[in-house]
Amino acid sequence: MTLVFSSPPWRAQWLDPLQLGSETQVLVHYRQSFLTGSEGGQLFPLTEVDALDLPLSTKQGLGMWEGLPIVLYELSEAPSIAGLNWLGLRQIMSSQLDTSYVEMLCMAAQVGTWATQHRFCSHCGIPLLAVTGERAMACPQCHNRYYPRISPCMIALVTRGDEVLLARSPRHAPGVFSTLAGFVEPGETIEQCIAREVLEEVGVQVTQPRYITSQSWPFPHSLMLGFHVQYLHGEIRLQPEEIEEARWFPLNALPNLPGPHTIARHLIDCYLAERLGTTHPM
Ligand SMILES: NC(=O)C1=CN([C@@H]2O[C@H](COP(=O)(O)OP(=O)(O)OC[C@H]3O[C@@H](n4cnc5c(N)ncnc54)[C@H](O)[C@@H]3O)[C@@H](O)[C@H]2O)C=CC1
Ligand SMILES: [Mg+2]
Ligand SMILES: [Zn+2]
Repeated sequence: MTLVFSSPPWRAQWLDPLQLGSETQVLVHYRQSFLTGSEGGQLFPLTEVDALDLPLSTKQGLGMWEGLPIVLYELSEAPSIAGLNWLGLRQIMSSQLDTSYVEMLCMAAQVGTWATQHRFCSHCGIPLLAVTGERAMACPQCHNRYYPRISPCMIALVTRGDEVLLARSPRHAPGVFSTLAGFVEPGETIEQCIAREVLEEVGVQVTQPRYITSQSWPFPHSLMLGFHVQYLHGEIRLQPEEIEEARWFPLNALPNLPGPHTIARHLIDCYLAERLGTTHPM
């Protein structure tokens, strides 16, 4: 039996935004929200969008969606437009089941944020120019190049047999417990970051990190690297301001958890499947 891998509908690639034909579809973005049509979609024909005469900050050629070129129109403000509304990316992610479509929007949001925040050289202050052929801005004076910023982050489910250590930060929705997460610091390996962040946030030592999967998290530019990691020793001690509460939960009595679109929930569901034989999440 030959395995047929159907190619995913979304393929990210640099496209010259000045060379796009009339079949191009447009994503209109401003500060983590997308312009959305009455049927709930975010893709609009190029000619229709150009007729709206939007307050454009920059255009970015993003890639191909079902064989059609996709361009990002990053705005400098979010005008209200009759018949259309603005939908937040988090809201779209929590309801959109097409993961390729979400992948496209997450990339668009991250590129839009980067393009808006990298208009001037941070070394000599003069306006940057878009590089042809790759996604970068360059300074014509000191030749510095600015690629989209990506912040690697550990996210780890701490396990102890049929128990897991979950925590609440002030940024979480009330009552929701999640896995621990933290940004990689300069010079750190991901394993060192896991050990440091877990010790800092809940005071316990861990061992044997096992990579599970990753997730692009464009709020604003995190790359989540997901692990299961085993408890080694220590009593829970909370990091003030960062962690409000942290507890060991038996797998058959878990609290309210993050949504299924998050890697935090994926790590928990993978462990549940492993330990209790529940269905393994996609
Ligand atoms: N997709 C998911 O399932 C989850 C995603 N996350 C994301 O993981 C990231 C890290 O989680 P936190 O616990 O908030 O991080 P953290 O535990 O490192 O603490 C956040 C602090 O890190 C500093 N910081 C902010 N941006 C930074 C950067 N780019 N590089 C270095 N330090 C930075 C700030 O002082 C901030 O208060 C956040 O973007 C959060 O949204 C967190 C949990 C679940
Ligand atoms: Mg954290
Ligand atoms: Zn410069």
